[in-house]
Amino acid sequence: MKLSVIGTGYVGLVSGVCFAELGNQVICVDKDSEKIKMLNNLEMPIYEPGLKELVQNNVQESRISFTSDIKEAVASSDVIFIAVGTPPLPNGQADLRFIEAVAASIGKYMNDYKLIVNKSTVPVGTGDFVREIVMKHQAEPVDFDIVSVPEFLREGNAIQDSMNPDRVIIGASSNKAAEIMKKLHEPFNAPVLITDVKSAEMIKYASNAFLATKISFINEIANICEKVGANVKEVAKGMGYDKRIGDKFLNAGIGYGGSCFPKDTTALVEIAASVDYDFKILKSVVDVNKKQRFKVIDSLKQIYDNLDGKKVAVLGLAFKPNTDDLREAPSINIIEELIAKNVHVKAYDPIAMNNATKIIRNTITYSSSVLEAVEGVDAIILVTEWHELIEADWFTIGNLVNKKIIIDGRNVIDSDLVESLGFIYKGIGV
Ligand SMILES: NC(=O)c1ccc[n+]([C@@H]2O[C@H](COP(=O)([O-])OP(=O)(O)OC[C@H]3O[C@@H](n4cnc5c(N)ncnc54)[C@H](O)[C@@H]3O)[C@@H](O)[C@H]2O)c1
Ligand SMILES: O=c1ccn([C@@H]2O[C@H](COP(=O)(O)OP(=O)(O)O[C@H]3O[C@H](CO)[C@@H](O)[C@H](O)[C@H]3O)[C@@H](O)[C@H]2O)c(=O)[nH]1
Repeated sequence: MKLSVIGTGYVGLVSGVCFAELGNQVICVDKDSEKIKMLNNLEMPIYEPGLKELVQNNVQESRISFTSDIKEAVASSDVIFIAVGTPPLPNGQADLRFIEAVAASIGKYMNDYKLIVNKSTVPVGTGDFVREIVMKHQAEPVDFDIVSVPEFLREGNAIQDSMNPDRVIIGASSNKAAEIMKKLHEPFNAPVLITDVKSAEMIKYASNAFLATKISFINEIANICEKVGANVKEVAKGMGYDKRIGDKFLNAGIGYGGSCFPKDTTALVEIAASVDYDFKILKSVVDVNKKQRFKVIDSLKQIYDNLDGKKVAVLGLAFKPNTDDLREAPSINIIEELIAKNVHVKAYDPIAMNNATKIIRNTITYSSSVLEAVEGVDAIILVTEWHELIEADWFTIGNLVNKKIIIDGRNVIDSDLVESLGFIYKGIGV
C-alpha cells in the first residue's frame, strides 16, 4: 500500500519504517525541516535501539522517503497516518492544534478517496473533529474515511513493540476502512479488535491510565512497606504470581515520567470532567506520582540533616532507560529540588546528556562517565535504571566517593553487594 505518515517523531518515524519493512511504500512528512534534513542524511533525530539500521535498509530498498512537502505526500498516498504530538494544555486537556493543522492540509490537498488514520493519542470525539476540519478545507467534496488506530509502543522498545504488538485496535465507522486497516496490519500477527472510533480513542487512554494506576498503587504500597518494615519487592513478586494481577508494571520507585503517562492521565481526568464525571481514582494516581519522585530527597534528608553545600551524583536523566527522552523525567524535578537546597549536582546519563543540557537549565556539572560523576560526592542518587548504571563497578566507585551513600530510586542495585562494600543503601520501600 502507499502510505504517508504525518509527524516524524517517536511514533511516526518508528511506525513509518516498520510499515516500510513490511513492504509498503511510505512517505514520512514533518514540518520540522531540520528533522527531514537529518533523515535524508540517514541521521536519526531520536535515539531508539535498532532504528538507524532499519531506516538505512528501507531507504536503500527505496521503500521509505522523507519530506516536508505534505501536499505531494497526501496526493500520492492511499492511506494517511496522523502521528503528531498532542501535548498538554496548561489545564491538562490535550492540545489538538497540531492535529487540526494536519487535518486542514489533508482536506486541502486530497484529490481522491483517502483513508485517514489517527495514531496520535486524542480525546474521545476527535475522529468527528478531524472529519469536520477535513471537510471544511476540501475545495470540492471527495470521499474519505477516518479511523482511529491508537499506538501502544514504548520508547526504548519501539521497534520491537511495533513489530510485535499485543493487539491492534481499529476504530472504524465503515467496513471498507476497517478491511483496509486489517489487511495492512495482518503481517503483525496480532489479535485485532475492530470497534467504533470513540471506543478506540478511549481504549488508548484507559490502557495508559490503568498502567499508571498500577505504578502509583505499588508506590503507595512501597511507602507503607517502609513504615511497617515489609519489602515491596517481595510483596510485588508475591502479588505478581496471581495471573489476575500479573507481574508487569509493579516496580516501585520514583514513579512514572515520559511523554505519555503524565499527560494522558491528566487528559483523561479532564475528559471525565467535561462530562461532569469526577475521576477520583485517576486524580489520586496523578497526585501520588507527583510526590513520589521526591522520595529520594526525603531519604537523603534522613541521612543528612542539612544538604547545604553537599555534592550529589545524579545517575540517569532520561525518563526511562534506552531512550534520550527527558519529557516529564523525574530527574528534572529532583535536580531542581537539590539545587534549591544548595546541593552541587553532578549528572550523568549514557544517552540523554545532549537533550538534558537543553532542558535542565540549572547550573550543574555534566560528567562524561559514571566514575567522573561520582568522584568526591557525598551521595549517589540513581534515577534511571540504565543497564550500565546497575552493573557499575561499585568497588571502584567506593574508592572515588567522599561518602558511601546510595539512594536507589528504582530498587535495582544489588543492595547486598554494595552494603558488603561499606555503602549505606536506601531504596524505595525495601
Ligand atoms: N512517544 C511515545 O512513546 C508514544 C506512544 C504512543 C502514542 N503516542 C502518541 O503519539 C503522538 C505523537 O507522539 P510522539 O512522541 O511521536 O511526538 P513527537 O513530538 O516525537 O513527534 C511529533 C512530530 O510531529 C511533527 N509535526 C507537528 N505538526 C506537524 C504538521 N502540521 N505537519 C507535519 N509534522 C508536524 C513535529 O515536528 C514532530 O516531529 C502523541 O499523541 C502521543 O501521545 C506517543
Ligand atoms: O513498573 C513500572 C513500570 C514503569 N514505570 C515508569 O513508567 C514510565 C513509563 O514507562 P513505559 O510504559 O515503559 O514507557 P513509555 O514509553 O512511556 O510507554 C507508555 O506510554 C506510551 C505512550 O502512550 C504507550 O504507547 C505505552 O504502551 C506505555 O507503556 C517510566 O517513567 C517508567 O520508569 C515504573 O515506575 N514502574
